[in-house]
Amino acid sequence: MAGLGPGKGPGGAAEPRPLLVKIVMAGESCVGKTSIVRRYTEPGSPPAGSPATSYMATIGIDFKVKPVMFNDTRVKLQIWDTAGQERFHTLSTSYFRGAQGFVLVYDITNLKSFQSITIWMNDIYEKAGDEVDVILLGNKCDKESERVVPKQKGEKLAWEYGMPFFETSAKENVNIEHAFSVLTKEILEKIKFCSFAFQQYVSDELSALLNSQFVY
Ligand SMILES: Nc1nc2c(ncn2[C@@H]2O[C@H](COP(=O)(O)OP(=O)(O)OP(=O)(O)O)[C@@H](O)[C@H]2O)c(=O)[nH]1
Repeated sequence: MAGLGPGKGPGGAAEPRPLLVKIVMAGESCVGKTSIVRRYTEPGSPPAGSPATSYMATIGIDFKVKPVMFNDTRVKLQIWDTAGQERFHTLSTSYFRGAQGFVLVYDITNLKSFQSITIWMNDIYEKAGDEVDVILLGNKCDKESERVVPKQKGEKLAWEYGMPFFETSAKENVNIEHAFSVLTKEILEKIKFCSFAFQQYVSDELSALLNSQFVY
């Protein structure tokens, strides 16, 4: 992929490697996870739900890479698309470990997919810890006439978990780019804060050590 390895900047100086961020898609089968990833990483592909596309369940696991720039930081998003089918559940959740962010998806026309969000959240906490960044997406908002999950219910659930929420349409490209950009921003802020806290800790420890040397 062009421009992702260590290269030369405009002035000939070596550019730092892009920051690798692992994001995992989660949610029931058929809610639109693959379509959202394709919409985001392959903008030219036929839209989900159009006659040119037919549903093919994800078998096992797949990932796509999306390079993005964020406030002068080069970021390489590695987006893992898991299979929502029950028979792949153990395999899918085994990829949750080490993820920095999750895109948790339900389908606004499928009540069961919304009701299972709590179960998915438990899986996320169990495998990736409860400090991880998660965003909740109510997908297929273009199908308003078939809606069974009111928007307020999605907002309330997201509020209870303290996570951002968007209704999206992979078919009509509603809120997809925005959702990923909000998640990336949250992850980067956390990384920045952690590295600051670590530096602070090292510097405090170092000062304490130096001070103790001068006691004599
Ligand atoms: N109308 C509409 N259809 C969508 C949208 N997103 C996905 N679809 C359709 O919903 C079906 C399932 O989409 P997928 O993206 O394969 O769903 P998935 O969550 O990846 O499913 P699994 O791989 O089984 O976990 C396909 O027929 C898509 O074309 C959307 O925003 N609007």
